[in-house]
Amino acid sequence: MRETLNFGTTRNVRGKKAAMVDQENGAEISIQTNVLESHRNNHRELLQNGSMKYEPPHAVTHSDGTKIPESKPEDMENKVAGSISESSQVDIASSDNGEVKLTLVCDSSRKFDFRRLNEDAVLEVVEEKFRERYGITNPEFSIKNLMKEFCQYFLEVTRYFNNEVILLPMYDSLKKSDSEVSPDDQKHEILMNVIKKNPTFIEDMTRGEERHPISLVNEDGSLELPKFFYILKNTIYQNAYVNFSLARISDDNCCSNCFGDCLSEPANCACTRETRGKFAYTPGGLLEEKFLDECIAMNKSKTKKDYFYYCENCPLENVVEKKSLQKKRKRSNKYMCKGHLMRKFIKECWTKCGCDRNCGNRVVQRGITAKLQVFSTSEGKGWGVRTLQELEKGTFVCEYIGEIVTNMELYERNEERTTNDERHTYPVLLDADWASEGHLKDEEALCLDATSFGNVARFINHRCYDANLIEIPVEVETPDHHYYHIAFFTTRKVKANEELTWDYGIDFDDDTHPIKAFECKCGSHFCGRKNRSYR
Ligand SMILES: C[S@@+](CC[C@H](N)C(=O)[O-])C[C@H]1O[C@@H](n2cnc3c(N)ncnc32)[C@H](O)[C@@H]1O
Repeated sequence: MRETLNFGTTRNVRGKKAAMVDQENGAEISIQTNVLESHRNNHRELLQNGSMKYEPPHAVTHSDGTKIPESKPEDMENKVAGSISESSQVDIASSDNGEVKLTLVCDSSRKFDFRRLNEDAVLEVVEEKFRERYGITNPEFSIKNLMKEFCQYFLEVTRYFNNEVILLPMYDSLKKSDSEVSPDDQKHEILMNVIKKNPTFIEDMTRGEERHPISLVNEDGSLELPKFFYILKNTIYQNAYVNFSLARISDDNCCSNCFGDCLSEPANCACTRETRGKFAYTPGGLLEEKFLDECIAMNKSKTKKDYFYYCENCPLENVVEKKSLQKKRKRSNKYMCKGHLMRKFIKECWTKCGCDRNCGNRVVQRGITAKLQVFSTSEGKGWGVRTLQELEKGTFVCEYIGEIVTNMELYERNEERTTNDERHTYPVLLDADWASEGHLKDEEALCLDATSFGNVARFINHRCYDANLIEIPVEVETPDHHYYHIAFFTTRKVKANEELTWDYGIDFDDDTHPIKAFECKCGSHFCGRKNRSYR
């Protein structure tokens, strides 16, 4: 006979497969409390949720007439804990919708004739035994609390190991003196030690945001887990001016007369105006080779400055000057524009266009399709990104996603970060067209900062000159070039398991640039490391 009492907790945990122990002659006490809902509602929720890996349990009718769900062994997932003795066993299982279930299977080889007792009465008896045996005097002690805490600790640990990127102020806690350490800090410290000893594998560090999971592996266990929120779309922080209004998209800026797939239309549509009447994409969804090669050539000629433009009123220099004036320093030639790389834009079809969602001129907006993985690099670059599949030359890999900040906001954030001595930095400038309007207001000189909010692209490392990715500005929702998307495409065929890299285009000797230089470990033959001074 099986007796089932359920205790547990519900939060977002997904993970490995598990099974309840099948005890032919056993009495199963499955204890589950549900923090958010009653267990019955919860099981109903499991039924409704198509993505669930385990089915709703059978109902067991007890002597008092109530129906209590009984877990089916084959339905359960995430068997984690081992046995506590040869004949009794503790199992923890979690489901795809975040239910955690703690089950204690007791030996019943003596074939007791179990009778249904009042749950509270059983718990009271056990609590009394515990108090006596272990000298527990705290009146708050209860088996239910113990079980709940057990499940909550399970959640904490599986969140590290299975699927979530957690944002915890754990590292600061380690620096505190013993007298200051709170129970929460201690908990984090224990977890950090567990993580350091074990290679971490997170099945989907995007927490289900991306259509395809992106795993994270910490192979030598040496890196701290990244602390950031995974987002799919660029998001305005505060002062940035980005106008997505449909009214701004004129007939010249969309192809309302097109139908189906623009790439198969006989006449090129209005959306090819950026690319001189030709689509940037092939019908197979790759970048047109000629277009790509021109972009690569422009990027590589950076050192010769062939493709640089110089702003009359450079937002980067203006902000440095403004801050210096506040500090009562004089203006000097130091504040002349140091140059920005010219870029070729792609314009994709969008909402006001007549074509459909599968139109071949909509690649970046459809998101990531390549199988990617975040991993700990062995050269000391921190985390990096690799592809788990071979990628053809010209394949769209991902977009650089972050908070949209103004140049001034980024400057202020950077000042704070310098004070905090942060190792890695994650900004990019949307500076492809800063010179076109003479004087840009601060809210129009935009940057992306992926430090706290970003996507997988924030992990892509720099490689001097021969990187296998190139960043290309893509216009989707806005007809101007103040705001645009930064899309990464492969510059050549990339083998499965190769690290993905892009050339950050940093001037390693410019200490005022918002993208801070670092000691480059890219390993490229063309790496300018030897000739650089570092800060
Ligand atoms: C956009 S992040 C890339 C992800 C980063 N490696 C991480 O662990 O989060 C940029 C930072 O990564 C590091 N980095 C990127 N490329 C590097 C390289 N070639 N050599 C050394 N460090 C690099 C630098 O600290 C840089 O500030």
